[in-house]
Amino acid sequence: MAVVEEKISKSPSLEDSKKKRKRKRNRASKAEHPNPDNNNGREEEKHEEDDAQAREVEIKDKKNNNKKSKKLRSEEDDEQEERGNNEEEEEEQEGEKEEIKEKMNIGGSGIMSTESFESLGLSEPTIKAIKEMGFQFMTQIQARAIPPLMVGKDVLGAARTGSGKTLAFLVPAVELLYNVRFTPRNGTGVIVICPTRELAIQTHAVAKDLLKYHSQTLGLVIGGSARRGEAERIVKGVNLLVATPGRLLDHLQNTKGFIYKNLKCLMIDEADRILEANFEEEMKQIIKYLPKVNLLAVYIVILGIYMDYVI
Ligand SMILES: Nc1ncnc2c1ncn2[C@@H]1O[C@H](COP(=O)(O)OP(=O)(O)OP(=O)(O)O)[C@@H](O)[C@H]1O
Repeated sequence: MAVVEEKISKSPSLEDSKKKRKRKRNRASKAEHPNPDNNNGREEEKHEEDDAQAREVEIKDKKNNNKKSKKLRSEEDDEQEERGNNEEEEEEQEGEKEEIKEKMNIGGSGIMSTESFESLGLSEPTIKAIKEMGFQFMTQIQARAIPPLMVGKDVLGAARTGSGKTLAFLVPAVELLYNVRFTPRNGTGVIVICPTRELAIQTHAVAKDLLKYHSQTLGLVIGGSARRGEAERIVKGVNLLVATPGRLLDHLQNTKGFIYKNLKCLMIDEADRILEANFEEEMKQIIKYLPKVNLLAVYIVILGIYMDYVI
């Protein structure tokens, strides 16, 4: 750009000095070889006219060149601004890419996998709900646990807290209910047991989102909430039941009309905490009540472990 500016500012003065030198040479030669019928006065006038014209041209040229250089400078400023904006956008995009890469740091401390939910061949209502939840790629525990559960294999999953275990068992659970066309009349097809009320409430909320476009029914039974209301819902037919151990056992023992003979799948979330919380006896009794399920998913939480795994 400096070159362009230089060319523009130098070109008029080069031409002017040429013109001036030519005029000087003419004057000198005329002085040396005076014309016999020379009219000195007219020549001088002409030179003065020429000079005035040259000055006018010079001013015009300067103005034009100023305009040109201003235009060029503003075009250049625009280009620079555009380049600056593009650079900012590129930097932003790079930052976003880095963030995704960081999150997807497989084998490192990242929890994401490169497998998408789309690749699982899930039902339309499930995939629609997952998209609405804003998820595209699975976490590592999801990528490892969902495919075997979908083909009916039992799974023991171990993962850190916050690694996406909830969907790792809810997605296969919902798909199972959908594929066997569970209706309220069939009673309960999947039970998810959680060690605490809070965890059960959270799990129920995720299940609600996941079942948004399905016709299958959902229920929650937890210690401390109205037992009678829960029993009424159970009797109406809850296909996917989220429960804490004590209250579940209570309903198994006391709620008439609780259909659990069609149970297909039992999910135990944070099994290690269930045992820690002295639910061992309740769990033994629950297992006695329930029919032998085709599918069992047990999840345990391992703190401080760097790799999530499924056995
Ligand atoms: N595939 C995914 N992509 C992005 N975020 C996800 C994905 N799956 C789950 N999450 C989000 O990650 C967070 C943790 O998920 P979740 O609660 O299932 O983990 P968790 O292992 O059960 O944790 P906790 O032990 O605390 O219950 C949630 O906010 C959830 O919405």
